[in-house]
Amino acid sequence: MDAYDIFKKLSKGAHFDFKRFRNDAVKLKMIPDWPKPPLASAAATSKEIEDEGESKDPVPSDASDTSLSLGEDDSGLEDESANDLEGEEEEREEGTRVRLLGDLVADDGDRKKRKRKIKVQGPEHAAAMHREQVNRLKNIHRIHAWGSDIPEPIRTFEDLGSHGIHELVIRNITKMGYESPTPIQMQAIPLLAQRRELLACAPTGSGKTAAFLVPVLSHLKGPEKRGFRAVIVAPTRELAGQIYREALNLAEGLRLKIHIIEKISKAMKKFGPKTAGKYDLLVTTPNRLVYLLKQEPPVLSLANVEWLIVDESDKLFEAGQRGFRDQLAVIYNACGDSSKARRALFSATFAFEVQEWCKLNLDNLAMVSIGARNAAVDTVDQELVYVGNEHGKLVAFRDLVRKGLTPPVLVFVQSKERARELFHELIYDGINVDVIHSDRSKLQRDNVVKGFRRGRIWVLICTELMGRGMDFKGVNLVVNYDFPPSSISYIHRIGRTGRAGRQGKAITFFTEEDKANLRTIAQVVKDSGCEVPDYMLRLKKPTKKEKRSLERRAPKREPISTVTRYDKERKLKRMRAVEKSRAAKRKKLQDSPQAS
Ligand SMILES: Nc1ncnc2c1ncn2[C@@H]1O[C@H](COP(=O)(O)OP(=O)(O)OP(=O)(O)O)[C@@H](O)[C@H]1O
Repeated sequence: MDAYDIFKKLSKGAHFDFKRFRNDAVKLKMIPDWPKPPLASAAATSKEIEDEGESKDPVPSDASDTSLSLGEDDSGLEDESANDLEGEEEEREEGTRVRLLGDLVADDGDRKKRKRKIKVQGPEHAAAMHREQVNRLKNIHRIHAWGSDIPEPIRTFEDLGSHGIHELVIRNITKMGYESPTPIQMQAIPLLAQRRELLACAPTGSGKTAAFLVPVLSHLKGPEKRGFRAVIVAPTRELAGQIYREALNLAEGLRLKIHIIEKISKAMKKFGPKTAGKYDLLVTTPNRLVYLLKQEPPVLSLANVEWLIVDESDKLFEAGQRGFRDQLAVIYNACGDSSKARRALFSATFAFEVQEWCKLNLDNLAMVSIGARNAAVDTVDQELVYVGNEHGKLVAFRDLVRKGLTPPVLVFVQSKERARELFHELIYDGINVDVIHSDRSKLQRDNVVKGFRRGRIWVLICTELMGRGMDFKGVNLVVNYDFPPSSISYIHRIGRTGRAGRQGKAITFFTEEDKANLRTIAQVVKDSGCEVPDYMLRLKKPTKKEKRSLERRAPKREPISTVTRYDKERKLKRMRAVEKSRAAKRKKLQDSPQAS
């Protein structure tokens, strides 16, 4: 009998505080030992842990109309998660009673009886017990999986060996400081290790990148001369760069040739026919890859591709992203023998269209979802702030600065123009600020990302370009200076903070112009456990048409700056002069005979 069974029997009816007594729970093997601090999605489960044993319905918030229906009813696939737990609970209770009596009563006669009863229980009972443990694990981590023959989630990285994961990859995971798998890694890695096609959704900052890199790198094993065998597609070059770096870390020692397409001209030379196919894994944005594929003759071949991974998959299917979808089709068709190429799509948010596409195009599809669909990560303290008008935003932002911002801070605006405007406004305030958007050169973008990562830039103003996937360690605050165009965009933007189990804060400004989407986003905030005023939830629901039009075109706004450049420069000069004279006064005071 395991300690947990005894504990459960003895404490029947009592409430166990898993948050306070986490260490005891780990010792009793009621929950696995999580990295400290636990990752976002693990942290998100604390409420669940208290309700441990209860099956959770995976169909959650009404965060967005674009959300995917992953309920058993319409997925068309069987949910292999813990929803059959209740029936088994009774079965287990029965078995437990027999075993507890046997274990707790110590006289010889009873011991004989116990032996006999255990024998009677047989392998079926053991299998049921095991199934129940797996279900409990899935419930605790809110792992929902659909499809046939879903393998059990792994509990620790040591389990990876039995799933055929290369020992060097396991060693690299440890070297990177990852102690325990996150929920998406627990379930997605065994699935991909079995070469299953997959659609996966897990919260922002919950380790999806390693969830696909670990099995793919392990499968590639070592270098070959057959051209690319795996391709990872991401919507922005910044995100592709980030995935590329993580791939290099996880593949250390495997001698794999991992590439990223930076410049088309360089790629034309690098991947030409003379290179004898000495490359294994490619990370790229779709447009660069399609350009190379469409050359006559094509610059590179995907004929030997065994893995096609699409990160931020729902982005590729977003309204107005028809181009992306076509590009994906070109890549997909270039992947040669489709029985060989396995595909997996990952994102923090689901879209119905993606699910439909997967059901139609993928073979023996498995779907995994961690926690509620289209929900904001609950490690972020979220606030919606009414600022009246555009001028009010500047006042509110300066107020935040005056009260003291803890960098690094990300500030989202709706367009490049507004990013430029806000930058010119704040730079004269003497804030250590920079800006990134698609009109800046590649070199400028790279330098800004580096500067922000290294702490040289404290406040980074950005557009939607930085909204998805970017993993800047320790972002303390996200400010939505302009209201996000949809709840999906909101979830990704605020997901730049509160990553990997850390705490974060998000402040979202809104004005009258933003009323249409306010209710939807307020609901997301509320669902993740933060407070919102009741009136917001009672606002009229936007129609689908309104939502779609907001996603396509952000509301027109007054320019951010009302002061001319000339006036700003004068103000800056004045500030510098005042600072200089203050410094001079201080020096004079220090040098005076009284001071010594
Ligand atoms: N098992 C683990 N233990 C600890 N940290 C981890 C683990 N797996 C990944 N991480 C770290 O968690 C952070 C977030 O991971 P990642 O960028 O893969 O998140 P994501 O789920 O792809 O997020 P997004 O949806 O925003 O793209 C990274 O800094 C990564 O190094």
